[in-house]
Amino acid sequence: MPPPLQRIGVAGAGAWGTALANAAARAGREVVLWGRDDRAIAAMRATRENRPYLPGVALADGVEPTADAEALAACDAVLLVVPAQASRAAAAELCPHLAPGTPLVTCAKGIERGTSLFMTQVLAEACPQARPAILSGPSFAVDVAAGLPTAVTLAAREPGLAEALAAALGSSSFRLYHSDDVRGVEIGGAAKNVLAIAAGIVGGRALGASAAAALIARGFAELARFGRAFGARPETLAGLSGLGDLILTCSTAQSRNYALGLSLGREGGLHPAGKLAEGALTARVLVAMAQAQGVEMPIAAAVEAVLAGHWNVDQAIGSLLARPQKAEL
Ligand SMILES: NC(=O)C1=CN([C@@H]2O[C@H](COP(=O)(O)OP(=O)(O)OC[C@H]3O[C@@H](n4cnc5c(N)ncnc54)[C@H](O)[C@@H]3O)[C@@H](O)[C@H]2O)C=CC1
Ligand SMILES: O=C(CO)COP(=O)(O)O
Repeated sequence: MPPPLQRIGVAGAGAWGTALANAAARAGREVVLWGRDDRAIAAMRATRENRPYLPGVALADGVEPTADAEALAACDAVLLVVPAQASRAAAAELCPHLAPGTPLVTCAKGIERGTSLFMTQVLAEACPQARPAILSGPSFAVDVAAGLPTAVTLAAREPGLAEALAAALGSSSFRLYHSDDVRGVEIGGAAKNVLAIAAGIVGGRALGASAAAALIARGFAELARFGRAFGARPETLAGLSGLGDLILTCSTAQSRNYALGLSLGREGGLHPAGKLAEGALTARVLVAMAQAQGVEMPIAAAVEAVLAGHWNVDQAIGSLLARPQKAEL
């Protein structure tokens, strides 16, 4: 039996990083929660709460907030929990502090703009001496931080690594299913955010529960087509990190992506400032990659056209409803 991964680093002290730190501590691990903002970390140490990101949720015992990246050197595995577009910079900055061969788990959901790379590909470039993995699935930070039951997927190509990470981080309230289909897991998380914006628009325009269900099903057809074209396994796309997360994020304004769509649908207005909506940052690169592979993604393309200001919401809805009727599969 390999020695357990006992000391876990969490790099990124926003909502999801804080929630994952709590989950790892509940699983019995010692946890270092690294954030780049000294003052925010000092406040967290004093109050045992991450007030700006997760107000009202106590940091679990065993979580040690720090602004010193050197504290990650002694960690057996590190979760990288920053936005997708910041992942390269953060991985490159932290890499010199990690012991060679440290498992580095991206927890971001997106595709890098400019390079069209998936998240583990970004890690491989930015920190080649780490062992890449990904954690993704239907899980709001506030639920995980509070210890409500959740289930997500942890994937790594290296044999045994995903199991070891799942064993270290999992508990009765935070269940981790392991997988070797890294590509499938990273595609599900990236694509569902774009589709959730469309679901929010449907809600904001009050198009009805039937339209909302159709949007999820047809959105899943797009996600699955894209996934197949880029080497994902269909079973992964239909699992927690694909369909599971799509259902969650398309169902409630708790999702920041859905909330963005809701506001676009209601007011035809623009992005509510301040909150991270990864789908808005991934839409263009996702659609460009789909077009380059000849993959049809009309819902994602409509979201992209609205965000880019090429269409208003009514034009986007009109274009989808005017598409010729065709075979479902
Ligand atoms: N909030 C949630 O419920 C969930 C979020 N995620 C994903 O996790 C990722 C992070 O999201 P959140 O934590 O919610 O965002 P957030 O906006 O709450 O926090 C982001 C954190 O990253 C830090 N950060 C940004 N750039 C950085 C850099 N270059 N170096 C170091 N730190 C940096 C920020 O200071 C902030 O503390 C996103 O890709 C999101 O899709 C995944 C599952 C659930
Ligand atoms: O990824 C998430 C839930 O699984 C969080 O969704 P939002 O980023 O849309 O809030």
